[in-house]
Amino acid sequence: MTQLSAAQTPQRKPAEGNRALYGGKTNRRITVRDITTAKERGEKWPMLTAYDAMTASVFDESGIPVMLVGDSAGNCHLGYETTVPVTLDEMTMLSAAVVRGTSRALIVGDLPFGSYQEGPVQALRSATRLVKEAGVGAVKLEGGERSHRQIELLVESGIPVMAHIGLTPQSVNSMGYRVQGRGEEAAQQLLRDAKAVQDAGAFAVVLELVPAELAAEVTRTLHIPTVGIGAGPDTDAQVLVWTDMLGLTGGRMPKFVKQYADLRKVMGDAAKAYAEDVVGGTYPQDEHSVH
Ligand SMILES: Nc1nc(=O)c2c([nH]1)NC[C@@H]1CN(c3ccc(C(=O)N[C@@H](CCC(=O)O)C(=O)O)cc3)CN21
Ligand SMILES: CC(C)C(=O)C(=O)O
Ligand SMILES: [Mg+2]
Repeated sequence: MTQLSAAQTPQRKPAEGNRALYGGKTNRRITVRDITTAKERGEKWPMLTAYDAMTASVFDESGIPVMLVGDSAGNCHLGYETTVPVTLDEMTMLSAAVVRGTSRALIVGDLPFGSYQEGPVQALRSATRLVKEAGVGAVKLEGGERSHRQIELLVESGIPVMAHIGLTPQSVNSMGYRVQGRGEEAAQQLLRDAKAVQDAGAFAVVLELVPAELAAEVTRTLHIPTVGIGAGPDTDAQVLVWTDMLGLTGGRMPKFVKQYADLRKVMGDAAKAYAEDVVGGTYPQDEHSVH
């Protein structure tokens, strides 16, 4: 890993009044340009996944500036084991719902496995569907150096691209769900991947499950914003899967998840209370009835 140079580290402490994305007053939809200028201002920002219009509208009203229609919909919304089986048709339908449910957030649509690996032309055809049929403002795809030609053609064609390096879950069958970038050689590869996606024209890059020190170095090295998930506190932005952070997913959570609510318990308790009322004959009451 190249030497960390604290002297060159820009101060990235967002002050009050330096909150154009979260807490900003704009009623128009946030653009890719708003995102890139946030790094220049040293403003950190939150991203959440969303898979449906209702949930997306809650986050939009809460001021979440960027939403990712992640292919994590595969395991978090559609009942698959992994993200691998998710189709472009499914991503198009879910992305369209999230766009309809929001008015302010920038919506990023995840390109699913198999929709861009054949090459730049397939990537453009797939991304065009998400832009034209769903109305997303940007797309995301996995891979660093290996995806740079795809990123170049999309950007040339006017489609903003968020890249995604480190752990790339669509490659689970070859790489597993392991921390990436550990050790000198792997760290150098991650830095090459980060520079490759920036050079190809990506407006931002997700860093998934990489050591915090390496993510900090990538963040200092790039001029585009880094979006961390399991990448420590020093990335320009953070992303979490919404069902994880609200405690709905169930099962064992990755170490990087912070649970901000226990929706699984809230919803389960409510369902049981309703069932008890129906079985016990205490719902509906007269106030719920028409005469
Ligand atoms: N519910 C959910 N949350 C996610 O964050 C997520 C998905 N699904 N699906 C797509 C990818 C897959 N992701 C994953 C999947 C597994 C681990 C995991 O098992 N992590 C271990 C670390 C393993 C190691 O130390 O090498 C952990 O405990 O964090 C992490 C991210 C992140 N994404
Ligand atoms: C975890 C994020 C970055 C993602 O790609 C997804 O939710 O699909
Ligand atoms: Mg994804």
